[in-house]
Amino acid sequence: MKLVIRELKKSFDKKEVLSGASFSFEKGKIYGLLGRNGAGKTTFFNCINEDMEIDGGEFFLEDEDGAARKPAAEDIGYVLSTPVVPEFLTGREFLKFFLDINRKRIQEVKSEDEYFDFMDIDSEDRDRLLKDYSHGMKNKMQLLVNLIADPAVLLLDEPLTSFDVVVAEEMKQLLRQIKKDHIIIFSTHIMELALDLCDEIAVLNGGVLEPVTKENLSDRDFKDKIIQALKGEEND
Ligand SMILES: Nc1ncnc2c1ncn2[C@@H]1O[C@H](COP(=O)(O)OP(=O)(O)OP(=O)(O)O)[C@@H](O)[C@H]1O
Repeated sequence: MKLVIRELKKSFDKKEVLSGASFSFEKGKIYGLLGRNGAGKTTFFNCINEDMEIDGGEFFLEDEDGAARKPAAEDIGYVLSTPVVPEFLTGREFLKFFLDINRKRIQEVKSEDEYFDFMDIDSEDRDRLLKDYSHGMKNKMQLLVNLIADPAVLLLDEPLTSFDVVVAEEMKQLLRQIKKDHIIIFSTHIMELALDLCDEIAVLNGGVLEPVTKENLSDRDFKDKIIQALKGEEND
């Protein structure tokens, strides 16, 4: 399966953020979405998740036979950089509610404590209100429900930045494990993370998406090539 983006456009008043972005994201790969501050990475995710109307272009899922369809809500999982969770529920209540309403589409429902164990959320925190969770813990809950829902496309907006080094390493492992069945697009400002985790890099600059391929380059030269693309300089 592929997520195909064609000539995507989005402006806010007179500011054109996406000016005809095209790209093809394939299943089985982790894509690093890199762009400078304000380049439009979150806007791009918001458009794909249909939180925002697009001004032009299209995007669709294409299966192995070339059949295309519009992504349904359950095809897309979106982990926001600033986690949004129902603060008035406890971690357990939130997880239980999520499992209840999605029971039909979850292949193999496990116990709540198994999920908490998997995300390394301490027993004493499981029945606390989400409003008292740290930023990283809220992010873990958001990532957890998205992993349970198992969508074809996972959009991850700076998800690992708030995790401590141990959890971040575990999450990287986990993303590598699940990538064969998913299209994963991962935005980050951390170059080392992009180089370490991502199979391909897409740079968003000037409203368009540009692939940066490693080919036979050394890590140092690849990094320089990405920085050139981020600055909008021509590669030679
Ligand atoms: N809802 C909105 N209304 C008006 N302008 C917006 C809106 N959302 C984003 N923008 C503008 O669009 C541009 C791109 O913002 P966006 O948040 O997508 O960038 P980003 O690449 O995610 O940035 P960063 O790396 O700093 O998080 C910015 O100039 C921003 O001010």
